[in-house]
Amino acid sequence: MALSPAPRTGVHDEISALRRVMVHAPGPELERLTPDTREELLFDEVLWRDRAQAQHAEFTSLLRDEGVEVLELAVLLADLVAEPALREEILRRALDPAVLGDIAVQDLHGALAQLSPRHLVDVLIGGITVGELRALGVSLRSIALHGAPPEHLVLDPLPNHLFTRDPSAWIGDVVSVSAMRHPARRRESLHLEMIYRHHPQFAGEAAPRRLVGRDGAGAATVEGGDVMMLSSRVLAVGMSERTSAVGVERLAADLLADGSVERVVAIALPHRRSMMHLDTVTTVVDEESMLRFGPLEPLETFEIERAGERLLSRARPADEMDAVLARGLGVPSLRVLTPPLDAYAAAREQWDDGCNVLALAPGRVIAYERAAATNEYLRGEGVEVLEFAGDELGRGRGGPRCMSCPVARD
Ligand SMILES: NC(=O)NCCC[C@H](N)C(=O)O
Repeated sequence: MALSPAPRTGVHDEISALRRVMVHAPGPELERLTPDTREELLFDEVLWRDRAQAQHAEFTSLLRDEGVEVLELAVLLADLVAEPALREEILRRALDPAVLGDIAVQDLHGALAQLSPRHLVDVLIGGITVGELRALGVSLRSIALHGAPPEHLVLDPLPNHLFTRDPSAWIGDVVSVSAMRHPARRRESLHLEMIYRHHPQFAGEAAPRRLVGRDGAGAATVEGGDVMMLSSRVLAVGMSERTSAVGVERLAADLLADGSVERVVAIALPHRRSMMHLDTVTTVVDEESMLRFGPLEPLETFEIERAGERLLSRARPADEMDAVLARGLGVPSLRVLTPPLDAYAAAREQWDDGCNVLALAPGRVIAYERAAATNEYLRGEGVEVLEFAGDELGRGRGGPRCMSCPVARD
């Protein structure tokens, strides 16, 4: 891996100048989305690959034009699997006998161990079918795959890698590796964990101080779209369709134990697909302002702090939500930016990721162009909005914040 040394890393809030970001340009995995697979793969439609790739390229060129260094997840992963020991660890952990069966794991392992790094990454992210394995010369002995048709997916694709926000999140100089709620996304976290642990881009000065988070499908789930640095000392976490209360308590315990943050604010979101993560309904746009979905009811929050050896949680009634958020941001009062839309228009723009903006700097954000009314309103409020077409990408239900994992802000 002949790579230049990486700059210092860390994310201490949501808005300071964005320096480095990890993204994933969608690839062959999108072609596995069909009317029959899309729901389990957490997409609302089948996507047009070429258009999605072109729109993603527009997104990354906007970022580069702003001076942001863009790291491509698939490139980093290909560097890792070029190293035999790391390839072996990734295969061992990605090919789970409890999911695939022991004989299928043997069949797959033998075939995948031979592939070029780039081809292997295409398989790890794009999945592989019975027919494709046979084309590699594998004679399948798995009982679980006996009689399976050529199009049967032996290893599932990971089309949600597009949303790099979710499988990991930087909290200051700590990385939370997500325990994802749905099986369709669990292998994504393994890739991120391996990249942070082993890639030279995250070594030395650029290494996370530590990784927190857990593998597996227990009750303690946390996804990055729910994780929001209000300030360097206060973390907000949505308790959502994806992130559980148990997950928040465990994350808070980890972070508060060594003073990585002083307070964790848990926000009790409704459990709905349209607002699966905190960042689908609200995002921070400058030091004192949050863009917010208008019809969102005030929500109950919990402020978690450490008192000696114990964790202390204080429930705050819904009508105190803005005061709790203001305290987290460290400002006297919160400026809530809610586009003046009727209930229909507000719901439609929120569904199309209108509230999911990515801050490049205080008061300067990237948004999808189709959130036209929200963007116009933000401009009227003095926020600079850079737009790009994301209608094809948005069919996976994620916007610019979901498609980016900041790894360094000033
Ligand atoms: N932070 C986000 O809201 N990410 C969007 C994730 C969309 C993806 N299709 C999912 O359902 O997990």
